[in-house]
Amino acid sequence: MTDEARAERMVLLCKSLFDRGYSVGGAGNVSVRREAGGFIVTPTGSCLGRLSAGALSVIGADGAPLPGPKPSKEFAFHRALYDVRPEAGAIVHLHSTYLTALSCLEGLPRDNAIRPFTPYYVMRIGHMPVIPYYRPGAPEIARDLAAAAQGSKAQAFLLASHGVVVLGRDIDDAVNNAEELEETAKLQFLLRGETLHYLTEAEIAELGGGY
Ligand SMILES: O=C(O)[C@@H](O)C(=O)COP(=O)(O)O
Ligand SMILES: [Zn+2]
Repeated sequence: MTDEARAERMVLLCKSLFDRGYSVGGAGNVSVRREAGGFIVTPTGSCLGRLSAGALSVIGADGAPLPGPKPSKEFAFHRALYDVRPEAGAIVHLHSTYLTALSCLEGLPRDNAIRPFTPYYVMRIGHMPVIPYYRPGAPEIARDLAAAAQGSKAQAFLLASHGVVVLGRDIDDAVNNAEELEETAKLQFLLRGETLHYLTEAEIAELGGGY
């Protein structure tokens, strides 16, 4: 896929996320790898519902931004994740309602914020480490994300009191992961107070999960 096609696809899927309430206002940011190195990134302060392919930020293969709109202030954490997870082709950061609500809870298990109760959480996400709270844009987010992601199969990370960061092979995969993960968080809140059947270790292992 050419970089132009990647940018068009990114704009289309970001608008789809926005139109269905996965992001609001200027919250969230998205990036994809370019064909010959470097990245296409949503500009800082932009609304995911109102992007245009010709007005995205571009980072060159040497890591330097090309002339144009300034990239997301979170590009440092996108970059840190790409560095330690070479298989990732796209990253989506959202403040989606249920995952952000989850991120605000006290006492979340640091190694995995959601105990698996559906197969698709295991198949798509694996597990979801929790990164402590830092102000948006803080360099510590990149540092802690890289440490949590290195050598891990986790496809998502919960930023405490902030939102979620989701990886994918490409933009379609990352958006699918984000949508299904938000649904899992929603189910968990809907089922609060009910007796949940959690998947057993054997059921998780059969799905290729575990960590
Ligand atoms: O929460 C924040 O402020 C950022 O993490 C964010 O979601 C939007 O920042 P920009 O991508 O710089 O607009
Ligand atoms: Zn954010």
